[in-house]
Amino acid sequence: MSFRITKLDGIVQFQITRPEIHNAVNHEVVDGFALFIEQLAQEDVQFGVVTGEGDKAFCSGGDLSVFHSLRTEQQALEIHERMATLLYKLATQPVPVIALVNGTAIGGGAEIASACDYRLVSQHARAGFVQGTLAITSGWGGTTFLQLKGIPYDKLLKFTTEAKPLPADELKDLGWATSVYSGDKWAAVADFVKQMKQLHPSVAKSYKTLLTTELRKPEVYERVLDEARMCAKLWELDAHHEAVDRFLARKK
Ligand SMILES: C[C@@H](C(=O)O)C(=O)SCCNC(=O)CCNC(=O)[C@H](O)C(C)(C)COP(=O)(O)OP(=O)(O)OC[C@H]1O[C@@H](n2cnc3c(N)ncnc32)[C@H](O)[C@@H]1OP(=O)(O)O
Repeated sequence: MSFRITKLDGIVQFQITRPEIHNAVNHEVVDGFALFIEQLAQEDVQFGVVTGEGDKAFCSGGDLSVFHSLRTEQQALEIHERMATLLYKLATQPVPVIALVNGTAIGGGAEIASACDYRLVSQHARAGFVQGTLAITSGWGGTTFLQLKGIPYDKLLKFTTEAKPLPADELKDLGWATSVYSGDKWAAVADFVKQMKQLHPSVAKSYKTLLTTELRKPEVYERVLDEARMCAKLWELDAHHEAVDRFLARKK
């Protein structure tokens, strides 16, 4: 199984369990993500947490060995639209979700974290929209989420266009990391939610609903789909396939 969902004391945790491949997203992880979002709707759920197994990686984005079989714009669009729609649902449903960025978060992994409400980032983690190194853009809505969550325009343009993972302190300066932790990751979550957990769950859900009013507008979902389409267009080009070939060849 490529993921694990557990529920404990009002917190639903979604963990990608592919540490040997830096928790890259395959089709099973996508299905797991859909299940996780369904589970957030249970009455007694107060928070969600997304993380990756192990201490090296949060998620390294799409599994290039799997998704490399998608050659055309239309084939790529299917997976991008599915993930973009799931992340849009995650961002707009009422339960606050914490990205527990326990290690590297790049490509689609950084997009998943960007769709969450909070990003608790390990001191040793790096995160970035590295899609540009593969001659594509973000395709799961991540850039749209970050702009609508208030990352300044010029900083966001540089962050996405440079395609370079940043260390935790720079992620904090950018406004991407909510806070930076060291030590045990679950202790960091417990500490982060401590005050909020003492209140009735409807408080956090109501504030999130209020603060996502703009995000829930139909034109924002349309823009997220535009981001998926933009990536799918570039995906089809030789420059992308050649870059992925180089990455996969590097493995041997
Ligand atoms: C869909 C799209 C989107 O945003 O819309 C995307 O996500 S594009 C995907 C964007 N993601 C990427 O470009 C990530 C590519 N991965 C990397 O740059 C690197 O692997 C790092 C994640 C920085 C880790 O480097 P490090 O030197 O520590 O380890 P490593 O490269 O030996 O990785 C360990 C093993 O995991 C594999 N591996 C890591 N990330 C992978 C990925 N995303 N897809 C497929 N395989 C991957 C490596 O090939 C290697 O396999 P072996 O042990 O067999 O040699």
